Amino acid sequence: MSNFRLNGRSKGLGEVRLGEPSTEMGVISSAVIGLAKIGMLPFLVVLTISFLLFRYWKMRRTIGLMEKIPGLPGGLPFFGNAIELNVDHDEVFTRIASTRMLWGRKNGVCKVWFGSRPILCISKASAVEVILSSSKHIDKSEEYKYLHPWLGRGLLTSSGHQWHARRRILTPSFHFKILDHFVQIFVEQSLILRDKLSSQLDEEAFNIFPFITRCTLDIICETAMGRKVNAQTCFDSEYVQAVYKIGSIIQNRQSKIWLQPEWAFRLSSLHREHQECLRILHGFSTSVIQERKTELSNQNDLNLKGNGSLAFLDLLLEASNNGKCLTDEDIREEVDTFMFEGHDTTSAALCWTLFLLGSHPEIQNRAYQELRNIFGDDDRPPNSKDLASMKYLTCCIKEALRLYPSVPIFARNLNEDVTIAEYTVPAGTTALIIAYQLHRDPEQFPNPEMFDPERFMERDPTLHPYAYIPFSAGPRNCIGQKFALLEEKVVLSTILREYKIQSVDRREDLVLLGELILRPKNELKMKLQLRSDKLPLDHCAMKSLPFKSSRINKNVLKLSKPSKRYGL
Ligand code: HEM
Repeated sequence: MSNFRLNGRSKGLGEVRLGEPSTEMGVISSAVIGLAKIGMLPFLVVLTISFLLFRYWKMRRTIGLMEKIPGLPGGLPFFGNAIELNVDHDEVFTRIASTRMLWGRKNGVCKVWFGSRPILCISKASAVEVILSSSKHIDKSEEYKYLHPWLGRGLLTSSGHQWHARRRILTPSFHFKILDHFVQIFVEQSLILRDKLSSQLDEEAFNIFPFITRCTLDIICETAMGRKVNAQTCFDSEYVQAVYKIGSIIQNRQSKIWLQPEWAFRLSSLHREHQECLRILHGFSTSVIQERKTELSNQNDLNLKGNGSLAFLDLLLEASNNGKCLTDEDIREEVDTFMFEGHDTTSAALCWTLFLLGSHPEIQNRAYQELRNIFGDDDRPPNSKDLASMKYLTCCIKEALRLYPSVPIFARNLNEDVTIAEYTVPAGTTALIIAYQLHRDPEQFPNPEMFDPERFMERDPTLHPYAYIPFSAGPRNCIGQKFALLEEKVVLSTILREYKIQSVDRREDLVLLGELILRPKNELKMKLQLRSDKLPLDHCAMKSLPFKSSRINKNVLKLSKPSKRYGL
């Protein structure tokens, strides 16, 4: 998942209060004053200048090669484009995307200097292919290191041989036969969500994001660890709060230059909160692993079909071969990685799909018609066959991921020189793949801003294989993509079968934040109506019908207790 953030004058993320920058700056300035008093300052100045000149001398080849690539002008020695990119938190993403659009149009690449680090922004399928198809450029960039304290060297953050070994062990856990076992969990949690959403029927408009995020968090906890955290019903779970908080701290660290050096971070008040989150998160996953190990040692083997308690954790324990292939700590890292990578991404994807469906009633209606044709008047939950039949809904999900990829930017560290178009990009450069921009290439997607699920109905032989990459591509693509698509279909179909949704905000009015995931700066407001007037079964499934409005029927609401209707 993208962890790339550029330095900006961020205003923080709301929930987590930052340690005042003045605290850290105060410590630094008292140290400098102390040194000045004992006459060390001139010495330090000479030392710093010598160090910078030495660095410049070492980088002369890189600078020479990068000079040939078009890019953001105005860079200063050692500061790079820090001044041009030092914009407000909510403008950083737009600034990067527009930089890419303004420079290097022909080949779809342009350069930016991030301090003394060269960055190559890429948004052309042919250039993306060079990086993502290669088995050499699989190492993640600097920005991922802030995830290490929580995720260790799990699949997302590891590199080289360790990544290869882990990927080989983990791939079978995402086999479609295994994923089928998770559908029941998706259904149960979707029904809780449907119930929770019913409280919003009378509301003028409400923010859909927190509802969906709590649902995806419940789903990932149960599928990854086999434990319920009840985020949807019990908001103050210590574990859930810690997941939110640590994500926020990591984002703050990535976006604030003074929090990036380890020593400075340790001096800030955020560090204490960060350590407290780690204590809770690691404590929880470690105890779940120990409990599960004890349970399993009392059974002879894993019972995949038996009691419904199957989780990724069980599969990892089996793959661990009693600690020979994976230690307990390795397992914890992977479980934590799934927790991190598996809920925010899916939540954003679901919210954006709902938003687009709510803005295009005719497309929503067509998706609903498809569901009517699959389920008729039957209120049964979806099974694997039903999910496979949701062709049009799948196209809606794919098209939403094109316009709003949950991971809008991801980054690789180039371990060796690479040739892109007519340029030699030097080793040590960060390749920044801007999926958000790539997905808007008019040569690949005519009329790119239009929400048109039809694009994905037929396989387009002219589409470049690297033109559409919401799950990344090549050897380091998303291991959870099938899981995510199944989950999305269950959640969306449950909502659409019950409610007619309407988006309140206009697309052009939304301010996008390209943080760890792509989200709107403000709320994503929606209105719901109960589908009390179910449309007649239409055998011409794919025919558009006009969007009909319906009155809210409160009596139907009373009868629609999900647990009874679905026998749960
Ligand atoms: C719509 C939902 C999702 C989207 C859009 C998405 C997207 C991505 C992307 C773009 C990457 C590459 C990130 C990078 O190179 O930095 C990635 C990697 C990864 N994703 Fe997902 N993801 C989603 C859901 C999930 C889920 C549900 C899981 C787990 C259950 C998951 C697990 C992972 C892991 C472990 C990696 C690292 C793979 C590796 O490096 O080998 N993802 N995802």
